[in-house]
Amino acid sequence: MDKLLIRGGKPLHGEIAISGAKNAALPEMCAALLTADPVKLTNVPRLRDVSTMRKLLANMGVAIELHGERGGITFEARDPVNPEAPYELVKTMRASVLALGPLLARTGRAKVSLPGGCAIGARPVEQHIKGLQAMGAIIDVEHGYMVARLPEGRTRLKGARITTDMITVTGTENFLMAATLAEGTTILENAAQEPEIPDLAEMLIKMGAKITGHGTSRIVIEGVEKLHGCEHAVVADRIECGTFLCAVAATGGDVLLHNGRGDHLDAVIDKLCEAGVDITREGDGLRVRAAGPAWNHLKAQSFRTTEYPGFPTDMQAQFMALNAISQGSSMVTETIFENRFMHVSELSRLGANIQIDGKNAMVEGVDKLSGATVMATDLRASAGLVIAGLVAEGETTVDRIYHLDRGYDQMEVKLRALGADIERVGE
Ligand SMILES: CC(=O)N[C@H]1[C@@H](OP(=O)(O)OP(=O)(O)OC[C@H]2O[C@@H](n3ccc(=O)[nH]c3=O)[C@H](O)[C@@H]2O)O[C@H](CO)[C@@H](O)[C@@H]1O
Ligand SMILES: C=C(OP(=O)(O)O)C(=O)O
Repeated sequence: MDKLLIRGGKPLHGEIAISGAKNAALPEMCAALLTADPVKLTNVPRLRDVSTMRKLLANMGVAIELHGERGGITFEARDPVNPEAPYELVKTMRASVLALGPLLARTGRAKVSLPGGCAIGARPVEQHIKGLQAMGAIIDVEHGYMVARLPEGRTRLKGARITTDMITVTGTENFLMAATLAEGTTILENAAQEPEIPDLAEMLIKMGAKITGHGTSRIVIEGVEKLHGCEHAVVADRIECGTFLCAVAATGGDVLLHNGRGDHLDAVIDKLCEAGVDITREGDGLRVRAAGPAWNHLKAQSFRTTEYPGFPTDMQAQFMALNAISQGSSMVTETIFENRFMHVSELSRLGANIQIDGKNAMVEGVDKLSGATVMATDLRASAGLVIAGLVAEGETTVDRIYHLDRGYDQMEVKLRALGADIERVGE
């Protein structure tokens, strides 16, 4: 199992490129199931989740060709598509549930393993099931699988008005993809507005789908009989960008993040600027400057995670690591996932002063962390621990970085290019 060894205390300087977004690439790979034509994605990040999704699609019979240039991958889902997502693959990546909508729309059948919970929460998928049932699917949960089909005599899902009980990102994506090939109009109320959703919608429109309202809470989809192939560049990863902004804020330095989309990160950038970090648009990205380690000059910021355009839950751990070494106290409130404070006990092992009370974490800034061995528990917790390790005195070992590899494209290579003393070691 790989680990990261970090010798903290180095400021970050230079420039790197932000990769394509995991949370856009995964649904967009599934969208290739909606047509028998070739679909080419570019700017696909090199991630473990992308490899898992490739395996999942290959298992369905999708032909996949890697181009090597600019993260290009072509998918060709020729008939017959095997509409099954087995537990062995789904258990390592919850986003496998994104195959459910496209499989049903394309083949009228799907057998997708229930994803189950993960370290950050129970993460049920009953809204996905409820919405697809409203579109005419018959879905039974049997032996840990969602087994879905269309009623006798029907060949297409039917348009429906779907209002989910809560805002769900992958739920919205499942309905959006399913509705493109449904008969009639689908209206998604209470739709998620995360930038990965309009990016997926733009791709589907290139494939011939009729969609309006994407990027708002009401999306309208006019179903069409057939979709065709397209080429689409995956939008830049706002969470990777935010993670590097926090890393530079923590260590101090001056870094240009090519492809960084400040317009997708307003809530995080506002907090960083209030803390005292200097962030400006430059060329095709963002420049971030911070004068020395956070404890010298940054003011801790309270925040509350909410759906987009609010503060993203996927940035909570990284910003908490920054608060832990900024001046003053702050309160971090997690409203999306019920168990997303697993990094707190590990940050405490490095010397952070954080108390949890239900959904709130009270952070008292300290002016020093000291390196230790810590264990990554989930993807963004790992990123928070890396940020803490970059400023901690001495050596920090971050164990179980397979979590990090799920969602960061060569993070340690990019950090090393910026001057960090970080290396990957295997066992
Ligand atoms: C691959 C992907 O894009 N993952 C993102 C997606 O996850 P994901 O789409 O799984 O997260 P959701 O937006 O669905 O979850 C939001 C909340 O709704 C709950 N819920 C959701 C669906 C459902 O049927 N029932 C239910 O109770 C969840 O448990 C959670 O508490 O959005 C999350 C919230 O921004 C991000 O942290 C993840 O990075
Ligand atoms: C929680 C996350 O992802 P996933 O939904 O793929 O688990 C994340 O990206 O932080």
